[in-house]
Amino acid sequence: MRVYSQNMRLPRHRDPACPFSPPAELRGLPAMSRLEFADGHLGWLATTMAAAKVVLGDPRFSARQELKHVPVRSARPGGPAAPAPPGFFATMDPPGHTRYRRLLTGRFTVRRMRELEPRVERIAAEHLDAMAAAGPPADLVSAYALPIPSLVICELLGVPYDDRGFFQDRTARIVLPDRDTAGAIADLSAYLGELVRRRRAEPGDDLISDLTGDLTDEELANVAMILLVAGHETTANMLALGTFALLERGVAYEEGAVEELLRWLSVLQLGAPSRAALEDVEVAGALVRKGETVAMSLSVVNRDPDEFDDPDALLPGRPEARRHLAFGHGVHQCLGQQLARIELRAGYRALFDRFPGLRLAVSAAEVPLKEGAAVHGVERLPVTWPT
Ligand code: HEM
Repeated sequence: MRVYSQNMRLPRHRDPACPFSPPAELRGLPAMSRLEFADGHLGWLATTMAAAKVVLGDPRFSARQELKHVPVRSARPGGPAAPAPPGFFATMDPPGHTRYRRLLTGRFTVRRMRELEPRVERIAAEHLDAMAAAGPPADLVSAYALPIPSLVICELLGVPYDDRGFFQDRTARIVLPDRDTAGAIADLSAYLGELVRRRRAEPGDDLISDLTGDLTDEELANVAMILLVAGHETTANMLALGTFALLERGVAYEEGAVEELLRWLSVLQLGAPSRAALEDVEVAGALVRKGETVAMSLSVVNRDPDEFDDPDALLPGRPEARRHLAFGHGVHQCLGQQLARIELRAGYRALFDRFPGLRLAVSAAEVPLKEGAAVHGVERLPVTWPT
């Protein structure tokens, strides 16, 4: 049994020389390395696909937030987290977690999500029309990448058309740095509570109305909030960062590119997902003691040379790309992955069809990256096209 003592302190998320790649100090580490967390806890970092799958797939590891230490200093200042409130299933373990997943899974099937595809295409087309009408240059983040997932979530949750402006403004504030994030979350939480009460009185053809028979108002508002937070920032960042990557590398978009972009970009930064050991567990030859937290860097895991040939190359259409863990693994594997795939496919396709000559309006080094955010991305993406 080996226990590594590669004490590392808050490693960088990405390589300063390449905004898409994990930092050099996280490459070539043992499958399980010791990692000092923000609160001094000596936990673990899983860096291979095999180790990550054990941690995410074994019920002896818990997703409960009150048991986990946080590796990144900015993520949660001091003190243990409170247990998840009713409905916050992403940080619950089975059987509580299972109950919510069962209720929601039917709403997120491939078939259901395909039904949303024409609506995603319509939303994308409307925003491209507006970009074309305004003329180049444009900021792809505010003009395209942020509004698409926000409006798609509106469709899913049944947010009335008249409220979209408010909803989009607050969801954008959650994503963009230097905005009043706490205020935006409080506004959205109050809004979702009210929406749930309205849907209970007047049901519509939407997810909230579907679940009023099974969940309390508080549970429903929290479920809606999770869907919003989990589904918006990730997809918006993938749309903008993926476009940046294709333009910067001079790689043409093709249908198979989505899985490879998910793998290559792995937008969740070091620390997510993470799990706490409920008992001693051996992972890839390392003994994780009860109470210790294992964090992972999906960015490193998805460049595992044992899984992917030439892992640092962006090769759209490579068949093994779909083995990536960008959506996690095990019981918490991303509930919205089919929706995300549809948004990304429709979003990139419509963008490159409309503007085949799309290019960066500034040099790649001038594109501002999100520093210290839990989800990697660009703050702005100035683009231009021939008119
Ligand atoms: C490219 C976009 C996305 C990425 C990279 C992504 C990634 C992930 C990952 C890695 C997890 C697992 C977390 C863990 O194991 O602790 C997860 C869970 C989750 N995702 Fe996504 N996600 C994306 C889009 C979406 C969308 C569009 C939705 C919904 C509208 C969504 C809803 C969720 C929910 C509800 C969970 C928690 C599932 C559970 O705990 O059972 N995600 N996502």
